[in-house]
Amino acid sequence: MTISANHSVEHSELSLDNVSVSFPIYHGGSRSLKKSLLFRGSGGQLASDASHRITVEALRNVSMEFRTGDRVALIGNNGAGKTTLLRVMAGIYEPVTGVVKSCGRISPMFDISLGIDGDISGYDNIRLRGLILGLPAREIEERMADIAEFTELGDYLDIPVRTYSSGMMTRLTFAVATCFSPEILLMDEWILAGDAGFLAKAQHRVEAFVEQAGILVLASHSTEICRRWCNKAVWMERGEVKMAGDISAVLDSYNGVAVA
Ligand SMILES: Nc1ncnc2c1ncn2[C@@H]1O[C@H](COP(=O)(O)OP(=O)(O)OP(=O)(O)O)[C@@H](O)[C@H]1O
Repeated sequence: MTISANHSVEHSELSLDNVSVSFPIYHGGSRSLKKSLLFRGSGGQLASDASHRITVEALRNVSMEFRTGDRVALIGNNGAGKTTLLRVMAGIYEPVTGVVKSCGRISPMFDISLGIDGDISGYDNIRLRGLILGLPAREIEERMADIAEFTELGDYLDIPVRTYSSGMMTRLTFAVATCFSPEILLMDEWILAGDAGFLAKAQHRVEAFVEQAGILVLASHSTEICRRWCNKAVWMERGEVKMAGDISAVLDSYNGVAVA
């Protein structure tokens, strides 16, 4: 089904049932690697697979369920599993066990280069994004002028994006990622921490974009950002769900632990 960017979504769902993700560490038999990984307090747990390779268990038996209207903050220390969780929700990682189900178009917005092809022009990247999301070519072209204007990249939009500076890349990525609003928006806080001038201009766009999304999942280290954008939270610790529920309750517990 194709839904236009301005269409607000009636019903979206995202659920994870008993999901585990682990990464094999090649040459992981080395004692020094084992030792250094074992001393990392907050990251995934170490285990070994059937071939006796060391693996990092980035997510273990994670279950959660979200519906339209849920604005979910993913919080937790470095290495707690937040990015892995976003990636598994986006279908970038296959869970080793468990099931991820979704109803609604998913837009990942947590990796600056995700969905951007360096060898094609800015314009073609915008077109590609729209086509991947299933929008008709006519609708993409109709929105092109507005998107191009927003990037302020002018003639640069005609040349391959690998020639862009990092600031220009941010503008293009931001414009591409927010040009067609998704039903399920998976986001990292980078988008909310761009350069100040651009962010002021981008603020409205982000707000409208987030509002139109049925479900938002936002990984963030900032209590302020979480409170501002979210109504629920999931606190991850060492690949597991430590606490989930109302944003205030979870943040209070998390901050209580962080300052204790
Ligand atoms: N590609 C990978 N290969 C091996 N281990 C990985 C890989 N990606 C993540 N991990 C491990 O999985 C665990 C969870 O990492 P993840 O990036 O999901 O944490 P995070 O909560 O997003 O951390 P941060 O807040 O620092 O971004 C960590 O122990 C990490 O080292």
